[in-house]
Amino acid sequence: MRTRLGGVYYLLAWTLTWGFSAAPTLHLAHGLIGIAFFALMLLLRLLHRLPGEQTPQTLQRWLDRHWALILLTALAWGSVHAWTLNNPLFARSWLIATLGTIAFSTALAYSFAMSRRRAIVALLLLYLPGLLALASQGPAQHPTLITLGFYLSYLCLALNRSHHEYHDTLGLELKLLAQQQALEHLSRTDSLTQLGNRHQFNNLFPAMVANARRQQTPLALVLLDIDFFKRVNDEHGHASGDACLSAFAALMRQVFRRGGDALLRLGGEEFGVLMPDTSLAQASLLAEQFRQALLEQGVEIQGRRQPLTASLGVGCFDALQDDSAEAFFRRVDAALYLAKGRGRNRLVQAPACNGPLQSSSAPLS
Ligand SMILES: Nc1nc2c(ncn2[C@@H]2O[C@H](COP(=O)(O)OP(=O)(O)OP(=O)(O)O)[C@@H](O)[C@H]2O)c(=O)[nH]1
Repeated sequence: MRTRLGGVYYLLAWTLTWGFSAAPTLHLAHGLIGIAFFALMLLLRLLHRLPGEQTPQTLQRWLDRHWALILLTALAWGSVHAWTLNNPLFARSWLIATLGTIAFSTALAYSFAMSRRRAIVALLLLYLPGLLALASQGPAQHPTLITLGFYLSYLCLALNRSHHEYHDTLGLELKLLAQQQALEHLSRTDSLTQLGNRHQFNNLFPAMVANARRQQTPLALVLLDIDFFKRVNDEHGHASGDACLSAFAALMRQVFRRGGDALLRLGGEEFGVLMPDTSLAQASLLAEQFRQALLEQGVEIQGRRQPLTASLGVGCFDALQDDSAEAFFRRVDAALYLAKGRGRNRLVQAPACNGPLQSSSAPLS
């Protein structure tokens, strides 16, 4: 916004410089051309909005065009300043033009230091024509020339400092952003298995249920609970229990591979998979594949294959019977409970509306 409104001051400075010259009407054409030019630059800056689709390439192109406008305006003002210094009719108002040059170059040194090279070019375009005009006018203008020269050297130092401050602040902000993202990732992730954690489930589940209800698309939930996990801990130790949980999660990643699926550790040895756009039949097929794979492969503990099984409950959101996300969860959890009760190492489908519970310890057909 600041860089867009900068154009107003160029327009104003030229209007004053021309308006307070000895005979503005004598230079009517120059005056009007100047006003039209700076008004056009102002308009172009105002209309030059950030691109809708912001990729590094589109943003770079936007920045290049914006700098082109800034450099063109700086060159125009530098030329105007030099012209007024060389024109006796502007003797009354050349101070306005000189103050304009000082003000514009100061603003530039402090506000556009992100790109040091371009800002220095803009500074020189603003400043040098006036200095050259003063130098050509002989010793009478030397005091002003020397003072403006000193000020230019100060501006170069200030620009350099602003450039470093800008990049230090940017670096700090990027570091903070990366830390914030890392913290967010940590807060959503189970540190042992690197699956989503309960907190992530609590965020995702109601949102996915609401979406399934609104869009009338299927949403499947698979709950998985390792059988007799306590024994693994008791027989092989807690560290082996942890390794077993990690291996279980790795197998889940192999079977539930679709990008949209959310794989989660809900706590202890209980896991869940949220599968948007997936029917009960599709989810049951995959869940059964997982049960089979676990039964056949077991898990590797201390370099040895150990048998391991899991009980699974699977269900699909049904707007008619699930009046809330909790109700849907309870229905699938009840299916998992049944799978445990019926002897473990099996999958139980939470029935669709009033349908019978289906149980399997063999692949579902
Ligand atoms: N190693 C390890 N063990 C855990 C972790 N979280 C929970 N447990 C253990 O998981 C075991 C769960 O035991 P139970 O709830 O009796 O379940 P189970 O032995 O799997 O029996 P069923 O589920 O009925 O088949 C307990 O011994 C917990 O200490 C963990 O992060 N690491």
